[in-house]
Amino acid sequence: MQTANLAINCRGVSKTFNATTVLDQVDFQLPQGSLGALLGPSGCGKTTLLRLIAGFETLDQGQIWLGQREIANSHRQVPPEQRQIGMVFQEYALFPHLTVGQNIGYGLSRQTHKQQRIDELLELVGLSGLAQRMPHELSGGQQQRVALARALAPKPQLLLLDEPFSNLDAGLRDQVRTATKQILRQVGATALFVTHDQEEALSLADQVTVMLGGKVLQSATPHELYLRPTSRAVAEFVGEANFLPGVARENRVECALGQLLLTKPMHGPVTLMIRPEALNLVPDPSGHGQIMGQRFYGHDQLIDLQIGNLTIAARTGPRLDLAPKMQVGVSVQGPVVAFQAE
Ligand SMILES: Nc1ncnc2c1ncn2[C@@H]1O[C@H](COP(=O)(O)OP(=O)(O)OP(=O)(O)O)[C@@H](O)[C@H]1O
Repeated sequence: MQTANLAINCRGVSKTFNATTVLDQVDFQLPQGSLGALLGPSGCGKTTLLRLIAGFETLDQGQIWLGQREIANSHRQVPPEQRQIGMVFQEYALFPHLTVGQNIGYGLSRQTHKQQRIDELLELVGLSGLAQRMPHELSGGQQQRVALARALAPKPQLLLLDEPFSNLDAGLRDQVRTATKQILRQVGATALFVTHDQEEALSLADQVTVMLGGKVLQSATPHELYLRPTSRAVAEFVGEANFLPGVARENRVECALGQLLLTKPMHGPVTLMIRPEALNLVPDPSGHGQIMGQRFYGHDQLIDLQIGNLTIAARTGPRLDLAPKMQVGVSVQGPVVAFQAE
């Protein structure tokens, strides 16, 4: 693997707490300048991996490099304060007795241009004029920006964010996420954040890494991960998916929906993964699908379809006028992903 442009490179990283393996031979890489997400259900080990990279935990096996510098192996750990890593915590961890400006300047040594740097950061995060405020006088979104500015102030090589948006209410969250991404892009930062929210991971990150049971299942762009998951577990965790049996021959597969194209050649019994929005429905009295249920959301609608003895979900636009018991023709848009049947 080309390692020259990697900001983080974890090789065979394992961690055990009280005889429980929390990280099992994890390989993880993040390119310079990109925004990575560690995504997985509660307890899968994502926070532990973040804490190992930060240096708050020691690893049992493996190595971690930050750029070309090895920062941790099973014998030697560079202390957290020498890693040049910035950190944004879930609860922001602002110093309550320091002003906004003092919080942002906290990690800056007594350098001559300290005030200038604080002003730059205040401007960057859109808080110019609030330098004298105390943290409790700020909204949640503003506190998050102060935490971000404080972490970026010393120009870290890498920024780690632990569930950075989970303390914000739903209305504000999307706005703060977008603003955070813009700020990170503007300064060309490399950042890695932990989340269990798939929408957050897909909409924000350049690279999403799905973890389950202490292992990395797949690391890819959001697009690749959603359209070409390499395992059923990833397909199930990221988005909604239908799974149906089929028999593959080269690039084609025979299934209840007819003959479909595969994303890669396969042979024998397979399990097909079809996203609900990849199904195209057309009202047709001789169609082989029947509408069993319908949930209308306005921007789209979710349809339960019966095809033979198979029940599958389809997502269509709001304009298609469908009703329960109606017969529909069903086709699939684009090639489908198949997994070798278990
Ligand atoms: N210091 C510790 N001592 C003992 N067990 C720990 C410690 N830190 C984490 N664990 C355990 O390791 C497992 C993974 O925890 P981790 O926090 O990495 O998961 P996570 O994927 O980030 O989950 P969450 O989203 O709930 O934070 C959990 O079972 C947790 O209880």
